[in-house]
Amino acid sequence: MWDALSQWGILISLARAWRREKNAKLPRGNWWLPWLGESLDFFWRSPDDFYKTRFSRYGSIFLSHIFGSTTIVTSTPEEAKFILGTRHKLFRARYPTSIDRVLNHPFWEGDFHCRVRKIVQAPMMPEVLKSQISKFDSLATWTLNTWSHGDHVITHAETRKFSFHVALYLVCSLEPSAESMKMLDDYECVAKGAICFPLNVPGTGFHLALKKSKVILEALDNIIARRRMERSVHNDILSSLLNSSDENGIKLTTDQVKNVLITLLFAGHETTGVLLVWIVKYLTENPQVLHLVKEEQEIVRQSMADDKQPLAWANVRNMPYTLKVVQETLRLANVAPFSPREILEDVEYNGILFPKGWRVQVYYRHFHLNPEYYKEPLKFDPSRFEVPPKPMVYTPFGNGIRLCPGSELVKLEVLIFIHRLVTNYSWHAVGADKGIQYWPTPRPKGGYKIKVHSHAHSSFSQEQL
Ligand code: HEM
Repeated sequence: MWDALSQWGILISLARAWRREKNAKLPRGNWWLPWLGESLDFFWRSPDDFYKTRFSRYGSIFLSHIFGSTTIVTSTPEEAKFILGTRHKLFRARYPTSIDRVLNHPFWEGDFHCRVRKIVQAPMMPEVLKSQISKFDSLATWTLNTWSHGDHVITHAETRKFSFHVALYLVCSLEPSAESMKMLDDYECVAKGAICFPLNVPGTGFHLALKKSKVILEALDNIIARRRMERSVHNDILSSLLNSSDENGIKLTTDQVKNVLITLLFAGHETTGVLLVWIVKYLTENPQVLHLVKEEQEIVRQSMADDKQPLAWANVRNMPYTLKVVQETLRLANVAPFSPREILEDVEYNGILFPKGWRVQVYYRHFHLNPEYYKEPLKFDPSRFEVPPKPMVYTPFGNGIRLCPGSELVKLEVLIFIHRLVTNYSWHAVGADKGIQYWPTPRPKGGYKIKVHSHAHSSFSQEQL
């Protein structure tokens, strides 16, 4: 009923828009189908097939009805610049209902967004991150030290454990514990139900995700309460949030702080954990690249006075080839393949009408895999980053006012993890390639199982945690 009304609302706004913008036209595509629209096709085939079919049928921009909304999918860097940059005020960040609800409305808006962004960004600037290297290194070692020679390991389970604890430390100075591992398990259910049909009845993934999201919010409540009672000073995002006040001296409420924390911990570990799985997979499948990475990391290891010491900033700066591996993986794997927006006013761009109330997706994956910008785009070739990519055609961290504040942190933690991994272990993949699991972030299905072999020398002591 509501859906039918909203379809009528859209038709009315469309008719108005047509009257005003006589020369602009809508992109081609299938958007008439009510309610489910093309969502079944989107979820049951694969998003890759879905997009590919439509780009070849309609060109670089098309119209669809997915995630419960009429959506324009754009795929050129020029459109990305227009939507995320120059005219960003005409578009509002808006995730599908399922993720919006399980993460308690993750997109911060207006003044609240500006205020929180400043707080969140500060500890993720390179000059501040420098002082955290030994901590991140100890977390990489803590993760890898549980691997024994000959073990079978599900890579994703390990990499998300690492990335979650890095985020947890940065956000609220918490060390690994039973409490943190429980929260990580709860986040797994949240992630599973984050992109799905939002049917809140027992037995659905969405229902479980909502339940677990509540559990996480309760745990965050306890963390905040403990922090308020403590006298010691912490230099982390939670303290900055609790101490910040606006120009009128008004502090953030506990609900606002919880809202920031639940999103930040999710954003801070989900994509990075998956990025690391792709890196391990691409290195396994490209032995010549792995060889160059090992060579570079061995030089770093030997340059350190003592194998048991944590890495320092100078060591991490000495990993240019490995950094290209990270950049190339971000391009090819596209762990955050699009940015979703809602159109706030009728807008015309390049003769195309973007009607108010509809959604738009800036689909980065299409230009990251476009032969016009990247020669042999499906080939894993870190050396392509010897020449910096043209502006706007490389945007794994988005663009504009919502550019990912965690991009420097990601590079740093991933380089540290790779160093400890390749200097302490060799591995090979176990079992056949099972393809890609697309939601909530594209990753190798099954988490990429490997068998590990440890090297003779060991990394620095876990007691330093
Ligand atoms: C491989 C790792 C990561 C990738 C590929 C990634 C990608 C992105 C992208 C594409 C956006 C823009 C979303 C949009 O425009 O709608 C974004 C936003 C964001 N990311 Fe990341 N991210 C990663 C890791 C992280 C980490 C480690 C953190 C924090 C610890 C983080 C925190 C955020 C936050 C808070 C936003 C929202 C910013 C805002 O609304 O102003 N991300 N990320």
